[in-house]
Amino acid sequence: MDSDSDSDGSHVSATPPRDHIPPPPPPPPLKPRARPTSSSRSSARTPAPKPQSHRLPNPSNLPSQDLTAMSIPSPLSTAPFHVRRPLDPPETVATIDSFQILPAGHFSKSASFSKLQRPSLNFENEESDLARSKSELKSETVERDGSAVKSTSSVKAARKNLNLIRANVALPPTKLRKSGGEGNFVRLNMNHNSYRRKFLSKSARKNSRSSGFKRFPKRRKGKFGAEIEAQMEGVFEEEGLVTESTKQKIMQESESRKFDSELVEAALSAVRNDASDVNLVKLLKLVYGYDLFRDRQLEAIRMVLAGKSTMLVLPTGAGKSLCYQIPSMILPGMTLVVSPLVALMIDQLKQLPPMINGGLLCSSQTWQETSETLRLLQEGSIKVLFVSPERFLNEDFMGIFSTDQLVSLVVIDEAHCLSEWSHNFRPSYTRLRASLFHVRLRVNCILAMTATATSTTLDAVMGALEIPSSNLIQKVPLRDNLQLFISMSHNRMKDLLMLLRSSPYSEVQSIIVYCKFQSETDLISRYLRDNNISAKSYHSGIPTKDRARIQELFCSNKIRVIVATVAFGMGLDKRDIGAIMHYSLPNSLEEYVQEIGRAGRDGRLSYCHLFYDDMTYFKLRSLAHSDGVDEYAVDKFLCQVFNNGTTSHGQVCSIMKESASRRFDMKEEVMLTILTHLELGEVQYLQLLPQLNVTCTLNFHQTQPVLLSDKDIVVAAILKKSEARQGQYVFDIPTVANSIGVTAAELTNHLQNLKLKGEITYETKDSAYCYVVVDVPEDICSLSANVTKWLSDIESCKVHKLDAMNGAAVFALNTCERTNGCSGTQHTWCLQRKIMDYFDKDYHCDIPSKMTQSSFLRADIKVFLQSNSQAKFTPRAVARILHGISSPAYPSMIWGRTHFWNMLMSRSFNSQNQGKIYEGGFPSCDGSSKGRTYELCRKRHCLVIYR
Ligand SMILES: Nc1ncnc2c1ncn2[C@@H]1O[C@H](COP(=O)(O)OP(=O)(O)OP(=O)(O)O)[C@@H](O)[C@H]1O
Repeated sequence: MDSDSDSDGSHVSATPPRDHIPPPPPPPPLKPRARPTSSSRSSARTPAPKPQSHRLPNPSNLPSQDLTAMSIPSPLSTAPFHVRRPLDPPETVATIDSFQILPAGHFSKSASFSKLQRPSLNFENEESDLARSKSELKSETVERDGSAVKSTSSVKAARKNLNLIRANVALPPTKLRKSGGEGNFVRLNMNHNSYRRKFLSKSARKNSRSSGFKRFPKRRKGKFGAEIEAQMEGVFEEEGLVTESTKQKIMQESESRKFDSELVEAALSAVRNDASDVNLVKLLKLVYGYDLFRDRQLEAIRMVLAGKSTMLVLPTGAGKSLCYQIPSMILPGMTLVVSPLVALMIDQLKQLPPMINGGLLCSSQTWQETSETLRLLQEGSIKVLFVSPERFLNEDFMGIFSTDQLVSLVVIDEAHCLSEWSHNFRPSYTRLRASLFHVRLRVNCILAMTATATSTTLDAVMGALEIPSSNLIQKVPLRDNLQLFISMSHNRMKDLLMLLRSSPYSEVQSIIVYCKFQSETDLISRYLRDNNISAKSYHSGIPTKDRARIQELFCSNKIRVIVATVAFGMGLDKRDIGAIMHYSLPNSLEEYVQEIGRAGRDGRLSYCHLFYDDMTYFKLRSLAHSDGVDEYAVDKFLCQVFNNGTTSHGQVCSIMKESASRRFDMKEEVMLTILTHLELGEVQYLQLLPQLNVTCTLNFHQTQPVLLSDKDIVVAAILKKSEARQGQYVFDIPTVANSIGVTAAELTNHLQNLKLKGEITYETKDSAYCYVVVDVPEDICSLSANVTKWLSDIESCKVHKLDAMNGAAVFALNTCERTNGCSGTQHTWCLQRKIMDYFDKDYHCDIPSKMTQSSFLRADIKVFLQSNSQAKFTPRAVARILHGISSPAYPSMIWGRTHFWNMLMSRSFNSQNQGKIYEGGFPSCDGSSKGRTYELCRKRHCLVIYR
């Protein structure tokens, strides 16, 4: 599918001309950024930042190579996409370039609005429901690969977030924050927390001050210690009492707010009558304070208002959210936003303008929160509802839409997750099909949004959502205010430190350093702190509360450098991040583009440096195979799913996650991917049900079990199907439910009732995937072969993405002729070209020659098998151990101790043409590995299994 734009750049059509337009003159120089000095830091909130002179980097300070930052003609100018530049004249009255610097004050206006309208909802608390929410919470995790926050860990965030439902309730006056460059996210986030603080008594404030210092002890005396101290001082200063002049300001604000809401209503009805550009701009100005729409926003809004399903591909920070927020105010019904991460949903909810009542439904909410949201939903009080894709499994939720609940628009955020060929495939997203929305929600308009999608991914997404190719609005994935650098590094830690100390990085206030491993982030942040650079690490292993605190300190410029894994950044709208450093190679060009997209959201020139070393690439390449499975394992798994073909239509079954994961040596996400494929593939074999804890341990307290069973068929079935252990009855919930023809949910409701009457107490454990069998496959073997082929294609795609990233980096380092502005370590032009080629064509690249097989491989494997003759390995298990990849059955904790672990790190795991270290497609229909022997095939350098 063609996915690039018209030559005039106004729109992306299905059949765009591919000829490149002649390059326009080089763009005017962008505003450089300067790191505020201690005095300028305190004045960071002054309305208009003064332009600073741009200091070129000093080559003599640089670690490995010359880092000269030059103003270069961007390849974007010659690209098939039209890229608007900051000083280009606007195309229409209503459009400005996406990245112009905003006039000061705009944010503060909308931010103070949100703050004053913060609603207060009281959620009651019931213990029994807490237990239920905890179990739900365990079963529906939304985090993948450490990205952002686990749903489990978001409970508190979700509960604390009183913004769940916006009510137009007058709230107590608060101290107004002055406007600043932190962006909406920061202010809203700060507002949220500052509520609690502002009304503390003086003594409480004193306490909080001292405890604050305890939490952040001075590690060392000296510059950094003093810096931290000064920063902490800054935090507490903000907690001061509301002054008289502030009160006056609040009064004025609330007056003007009344006036504004009338104006907004008038603007809305004007747009409903005539959705002209002028009316839409008026609305934009009133609600957001912005004078003009950014490039492509107006186009997207018009499409949605016309009821046309649209695919919107705009770079990170380009303002996609506004493209559904504005229509949500205008359209009669509700807007449903599907988002992959709870943390992202919370951020988006916070960023809604005050006149849009928002709500959120996710697994980590308590039962009360959920039912309160559902009640408001039925009442029609929610205008924008954020949900996770898993929600569409829930019949109670779907049931709401069978009545008269009107949904006008469905928004799929991070829509690339829908495609298995994207860098971030989420099986639960595959449930999101056009038919689901058309039939069940009776909504025709779908807006799919992403910042990073290759043409293959776009094809898949638009196909699933039935978006016509003419409804694609797309911009090149990179902003042209980002300068890209890359250097080969043999001592990354030292090079990073040197770079941070040299210009232009030394002048940048906010920097993110991206690493691949959690341990790396801790190590590096400590190293930086020891070298007087204010830094903190951030990864999903850090408790949620601490993570939120670190993010807040970073967002309010109290920490200069965040050393983070991929868990940091999604949904982060800090506008003044001036540099992104990649300590490790990203897994794909999509990931690279997403992460560098965190920089320069204020439109200023920003710097992105990638440290390359080939050992990291080899390690990542091995890890890219960590989700892979053999046909042998898939076959055994499917036999279990269909109970060796003995299951029947309508039967409710379950698979315990933890034990199955170990038994089949398959990650839980992979099992879920297979189950989702069985539900949503060409033939529907099953229907997934919400995950639950399936093992129940029950105690009787009042009536004798036998007597109770006379009156209660559930109890009778439990007595029949359970095992008695020391007076307790242990049973499998789906088995009992099946035996009496009720659903597992009905059974647990019944148990809950008996518990409330004091008859029983019970506990559940063993989180499991539950499903109803729809069709039993006639030939499990051939189904296994198909599923394995599909999974191995996904695996190859992952590897291909990493290779493409590596290929682009290696090209810049070794092949780039350093023309068109590329020089020294500066490779903006050639990297942009590679990125655009990749998104446009999904270009292929060869595996580097270093990644060949060792001639000693055969001997290595033989020795390994001989020295572990007691264990029964699948070929993939051998490959994983030799490549240092932990798996459920062979965890690194145990197998990492052998000297075979990771010995083949720099060799290809499984490349088609250069030999394999294991045999992929061996026959395995008997489902047993007994009696197999392992041998090496001399010819193919692969491990084969003989029966
Ligand atoms: N027309 C506009 N003029 C000025 N600023 C705008 C405009 N539209 C959006 N913004 C601001 O741009 C910032 C980024 O917007 P938004 O979060 O919607 O970006 P996004 O495209 O969703 O990015 P990401 O993909 O990273 O989530 C926000 O602070 C938003 O208020």
